Formats: sequence, C-alpha cells, structure tokens
Amino acid sequence: MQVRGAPAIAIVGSLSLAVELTSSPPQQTADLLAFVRESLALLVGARPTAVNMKKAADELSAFLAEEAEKPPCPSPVVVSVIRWAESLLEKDVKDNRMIGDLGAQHILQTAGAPGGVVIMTHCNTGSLATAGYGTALGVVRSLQAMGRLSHVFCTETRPYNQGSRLTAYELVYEKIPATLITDSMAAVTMRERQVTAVVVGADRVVANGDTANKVGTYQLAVLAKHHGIPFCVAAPSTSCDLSLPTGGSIVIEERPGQELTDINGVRVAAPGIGVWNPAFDVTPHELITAIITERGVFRPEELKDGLSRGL
Ligand SMILES: CSC[C@@H](O)[C@@H](O)C(=O)COP(=O)(O)O
Repeated sequence: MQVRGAPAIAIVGSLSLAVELTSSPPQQTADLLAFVRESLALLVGARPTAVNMKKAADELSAFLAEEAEKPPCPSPVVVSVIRWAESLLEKDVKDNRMIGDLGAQHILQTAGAPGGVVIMTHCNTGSLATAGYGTALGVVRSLQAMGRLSHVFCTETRPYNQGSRLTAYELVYEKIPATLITDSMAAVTMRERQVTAVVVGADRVVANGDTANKVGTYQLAVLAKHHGIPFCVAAPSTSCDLSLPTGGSIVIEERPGQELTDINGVRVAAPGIGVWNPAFDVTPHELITAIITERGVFRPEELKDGLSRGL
C-alpha cells in the first residue's frame, strides 16, 4: 500500500527496478537477468489484483530476453531497462489524457442535455494513482476543462479512505466543485442529487468486461442500474486482461483486518469481532454501460474486438 492505483503500481514498480539496477548493476548478463526475474516476481505478487504490473513484467522480460542477445556487457542492458521504464511513464500520461477526453465526450453525448453534468466517483484514480492526469478522475478533469462539469460526488472509500484522503485532495487542489459522501450515502445521493453518471477506474478488466476495482464499486453499479444512471469504467488498455474470459478467476487481494477495526492506530471495533477485508470486488459486465479506454469507448461485449483491432 506504499504504492497504490493500478497504473502507478506498474510504473513505480518498473522505475524501482531501474533504480536498483542503476545503483548496483550486476556485472554479468546472466546475473542481471536472474535479478530482474526475481525482482519482477516479487513486484507482481505484492498487489496481485491489478494486472498492470504483471503485464509490465511480461513485456520487460520479453524485451530483456531480446536485449540480452545483443551486447556481451550488461551495462547497455541496464540503460535499456531504464529507458523502457521511463517510456511507461510517458505513455500513461498520454493515454490518460485520451481517456479523459473520450470519456468526457461520451458522457456529454449520453447525457444529451446542454448543461453541466454531475459525476459520482469511487476510490482514487487521479494523478496520485497514475503517472498523471488520471483515468476516471481524468474524465472529471476533461469535463471541467470543457466547462461542462457541474459537480462531483466522491465516496469516502472505506476502509482505506482513498476517496476522502486522496481524491478529495485532488479535487480541492484542482478547484473542482465537489462533495465528499460516505460509501453508504451513494443511494440517496443518486436519488436526490441528479447524478448524470458514475465513473470509476479499474484494476483489471477481463475479456467479457467484468471489472475488478476497489471494493464498493460493485454496489455502486447495482445502485446505478436501479436509478437508471450510466455506469462507466475508465481504464487504459494496460489494465485490460483479455487472457481471462470472466471475472471469476481474478485474484482478489485480502488486506489486514486492522484496516477496518482501527482508525489512526486506535481500535474502534468491538474486541473479538471477526473481520473480512477484500480490497477489491468484481462488477459483472451486465452492470457496466461503457468501458472508456485510450483506444475508444466500448460496451463490455465490444471490448475484446475493440482492443484487438490495431494490435
Ligand atoms: C487509476 S487507478 C484504478 C484503480 O487502481 C483504483 O480504482 C483502485 O482500486 C486502487 O486501489 P488501491 O488499493 O488503492 O491500489
């Protein structure tokens, strides 16, 4: 949890490897490859639900295997790894800006009316969770830049409070009109505050559109359906995992019970109570109206073909 947010996990993980390699580069290519392999296994296992680190690790391994064939000395390989990690950072910002603009256009088209829109979002998906700009929060930023954002409701996002600590911070910093609500206020907010769309991020979107994201996302999707509100997932293609057919096989990270029972190190829950603390849940594709990627906006059933085009 020192690093959080699916794209940031992959980018910081890769850059941390680059830092390690810079400070003490293995002298032999075989040692370098072994070190990278072990480090990547550790990084992938640290936060298993988000697919981004796994995809980055697979790409880096393939890239390194090719690079290692070329020079006899490992130092140029180290330089290549650093450049590769830096390119992830640049691509993520570019992708997020595209997601922001495509998502904003999609929501305005769906809303139809000429005025401003009201967005509800969950967890933190902004600059603090990505290389910059953000995914779902990137859509919010683009709407604001277009002058078409009326208001944002951000959920507290219990138990780790990414919403109240991070998203609220980003919204205040950007001077975006916003209100913080507890997770349990989502239904009444949808009914009484004219929410135009719910926009969330993703840790893993699989081939049929089922989406793992911060726990509590699923209940927002159920509520959105009940209230007839579009439910959009905003995620780069690096968060999509077409190798899994459905969300049933996504590994869900379970976190320590203390995150629920304690606040700022002080126990507030009754001693002896059992705790279940899954960090993510899976929203079934039937509840998702749009998946906004840098390559286009898709209905869940269009995702696989949409992303495969132009690969
Ligand atoms: C662009 S970030 C998308 C997701 O990673 C985000 O919504 C989320 O669930 C973050 O969870 P976290 O446990 O804080 O890493």
